[in-house]
Amino acid sequence: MSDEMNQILIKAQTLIEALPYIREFYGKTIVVKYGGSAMLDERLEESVIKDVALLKLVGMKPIIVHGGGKEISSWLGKLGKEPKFCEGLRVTDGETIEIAEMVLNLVNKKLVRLLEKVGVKAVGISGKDGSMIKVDKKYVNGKDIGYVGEIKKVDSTVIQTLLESDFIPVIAPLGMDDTYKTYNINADEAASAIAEKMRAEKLVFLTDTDGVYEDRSDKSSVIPMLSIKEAKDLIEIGQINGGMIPKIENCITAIQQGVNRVHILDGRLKNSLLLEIFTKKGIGTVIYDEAEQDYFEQLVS
Ligand SMILES: Nc1ncnc2c1ncn2[C@@H]1O[C@H](COP(=O)(O)OP(=O)(O)O)[C@@H](O)[C@H]1O
Ligand SMILES: CC(=O)N[C@@H](CCC(=O)OP(=O)(O)O)C(=O)O
Repeated sequence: MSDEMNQILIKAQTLIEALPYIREFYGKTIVVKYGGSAMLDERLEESVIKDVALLKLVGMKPIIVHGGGKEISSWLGKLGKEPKFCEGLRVTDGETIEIAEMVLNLVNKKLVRLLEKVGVKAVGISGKDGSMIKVDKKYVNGKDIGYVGEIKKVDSTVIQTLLESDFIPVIAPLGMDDTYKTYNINADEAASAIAEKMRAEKLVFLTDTDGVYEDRSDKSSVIPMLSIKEAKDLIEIGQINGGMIPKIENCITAIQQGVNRVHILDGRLKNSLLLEIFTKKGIGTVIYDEAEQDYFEQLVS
C-alpha cells in the first residue's frame, strides 16, 4: 500500500475513533477557560480556536470564558503603572479597571475574529452584557483591593439566547454591582460560575502547565486523576501554590455545584482540548469527587 493511502487510512481510523466521544458530548455544554501564558503565542491561539470550532461543528456547545491577565499587566506597564496582586487577584484601582476593561475587550474581539475566520459564528460579550454577572465588592482577609468583584449571581439568558442561535459565546470576566459599577473578576471564578449556572458537562481550564503536579519540582509527576481531598492536601503541604490555588478552589466549587467533569490541561500543547475530549485516557488532570471514584476510574481504565 502506498504511503499516501496509509495516511488516508490512519485519518479515517482517527475519525472513527472519535465517534463515541462525539455521540457522548453531542448537544452538551463545554465551558473552556482560556487564559494565562497559553494565550500569548498567536499560532497556538489559532490552534486552540480551531479545536473549539471543531467541537462546535460536530454538535457540541462550547462557551469560551477568557482571561488576559498577562496582557493587562503588560499594558499597565506600558502606561507606567506597576501591576499589583493580592492572593492572586489584581489590585484594581479606578484607572486599572478602565485599562483592564479595554484590554479584555481587545482580547475578546481577537478571539471572536479568529473564530469567525475559521467559519463559526461567535459573539463577544462581557459579564456586564444583559447583567449576566452581578457581583459584590470582594475583600481579601478584610483588605480593600479596589474594583474586584465576588460573583453573587449569574443570569444565563444572554448565553442561552446565543447558543440557541448557534453562536459561540466568548465571555470576558467583568461584572457589575447593584449600582452598575464595573468590576474586574478572576477569569477562573467567572468560568466556574458560568459552568455551574449552565450545568455544563465539562469545564476545561487551559493553562500553562501539563496538569497538576504532585511535586512542583518534578515535571513527570502530573496527577491524571486528583480527588478533592488530595487537592486540598496538596494545597495544605504547599505543593499547589500561587495561581493554581484559586484555580483548584474553583474546580472544587464547580464539581460540588454539579459540573460533571472538570479538567486542567496544558494550553501550550497543540490540540490538547481535542486530545482530552476525543481519547479515553484524556490528558492533563481531571479533578473528581471521592464519591464518584469508581465512575472516573472506569472512564480511564
Ligand atoms: N502543583 C502544581 N502543579 C501545576 N502548576 C502549579 C502547581 N502549583 C502551582 N502551579 C502554578 O500554577 C500556574 C497556573 O496558574 P495561573 O498562572 O494562575 O494560570 P492562568 O493564568 O492560566 O489562569 C502554573 O504556571 C504553575 O506555575
Ligand atoms: C481580579 C483579577 O485578578 N482579574 C484578572 C482577570 C483576568 C484573568 O483572570 O486572566 P488570566 O486567567 O489570564 O490570569 C486580572 O485582572 O488579571
